[in-house]
Amino acid sequence: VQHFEKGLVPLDAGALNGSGLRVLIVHTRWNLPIVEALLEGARSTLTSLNVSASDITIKSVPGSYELPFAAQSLIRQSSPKYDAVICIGVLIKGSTMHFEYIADATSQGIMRVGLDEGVPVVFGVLTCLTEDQALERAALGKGADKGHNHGVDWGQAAVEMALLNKG
Ligand SMILES: O=Nc1c(NC[C@H](O)[C@H](O)[C@H](O)CO)[nH]c(=O)[nH]c1=O
Repeated sequence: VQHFEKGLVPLDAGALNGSGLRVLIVHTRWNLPIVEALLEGARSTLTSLNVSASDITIKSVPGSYELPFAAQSLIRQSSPKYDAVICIGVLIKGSTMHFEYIADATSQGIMRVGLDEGVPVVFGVLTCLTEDQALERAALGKGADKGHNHGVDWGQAAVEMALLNKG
């Protein structure tokens, strides 16, 4: 029995004015249809928060394990620095321990890049035990309830943290 509203409680959109912010989105090419839905959720949310399309840079990498390095490398190449980075990937548990090792390394790596580079890096990696779990978190669910596109939450988080970091 659920006693409270789960999930993110967003700030009201008026509080998040992303005008002038420069945002990088790095996404993987594993489980691409799901990644592309998450990417579109994040991108359209940034736009709805007044981040201009020309200030959104989108790059791809092979898989989730590459996200931390790509985020760090692209932050260091950017001038002026990106105001926020969103890393998007989809890990789906297979029959080995590979999933656990990548998920742990990727989450630790993404956190470290943000802290080391002083740029908010949003953790947009789904770590799912089944394909259906991933589909539902990209609003591609097969049931009547398609689910919720977490890319939207990540776009909001990127703007909120970029503004926090600007002071
Ligand atoms: O194994 N499954 C997955 C995966 N493996 C590849 C890994 O991220 C990396 O690209 C290679 O190990 C090369 O470094 N990457 C994902 O994004 N999702 C998966 O579900």
